[in-house]
Amino acid sequence: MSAPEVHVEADAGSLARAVAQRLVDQLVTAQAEHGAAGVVLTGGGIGTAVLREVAAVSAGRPELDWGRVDVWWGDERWVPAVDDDRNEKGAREALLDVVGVPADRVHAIPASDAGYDEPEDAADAYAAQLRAAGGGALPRIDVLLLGVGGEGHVASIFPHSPAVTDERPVVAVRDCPKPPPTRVSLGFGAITSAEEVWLLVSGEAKAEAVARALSGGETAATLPAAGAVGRRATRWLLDADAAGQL
Ligand SMILES: O=C(O)[C@H](O)[C@@H](O)[C@H](O)[C@H](O)COP(=O)(O)O
Repeated sequence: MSAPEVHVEADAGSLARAVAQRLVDQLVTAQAEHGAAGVVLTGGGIGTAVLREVAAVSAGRPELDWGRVDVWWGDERWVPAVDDDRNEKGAREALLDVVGVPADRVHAIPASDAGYDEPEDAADAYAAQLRAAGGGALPRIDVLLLGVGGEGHVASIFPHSPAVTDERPVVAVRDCPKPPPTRVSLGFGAITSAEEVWLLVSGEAKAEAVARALSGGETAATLPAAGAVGRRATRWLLDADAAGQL
């Protein structure tokens, strides 16, 4: 487990650009060291803004081979594939279809119309997909991106919800306070297996959650963002408003 590092940019735009540069660098390094790179994407405003910037940055970085990047998701909304609420849809429009990530490298969490009756079945299927990619264990994830909610949720793990103690790598989540209410999410076992966890946070509404998460006084159950740590690095990438109570 790694101690958190904090990096602050002036505003949301410069944060998205800085994260995009850093992510492209990291994926290039991972490909040089391991042949392929693995990244977990997040939904949410700043997460999607980062993906748009990654598309722009990567246009000038031909050494990043998108044919050797495995793309996973930290969470997904249990809605049909064409629904605008799908994190996959936003990521495809912002980045994946722009840079042309091959279909067999894009590992989307199943949509509600993908053939699974319940989100629990989709969660089990996604866990099986992860294990297959990792040869029985979880695959190597170089960078796992997370947004943070004002009450401290990450992915679709909300404070005091059953997901905070669920040891399965992927869980179904019901009755989420943030709509839509039904989701599929990585659990902490999968999140903390990543080499690096990057928490992307923008805006004053998140400042208290950021300060509490970094205070050392919270647990994953009370403030899930406090439990989101990477093996090698945990980076809090903030704009000035989100860092306002540090
Ligand atoms: O799909 C989702 O809803 C998320 O993955 C969620 O965890 C999100 O990242 C945060 O709620 C932050 O979202 P914002 O940046 O839009 O506030």
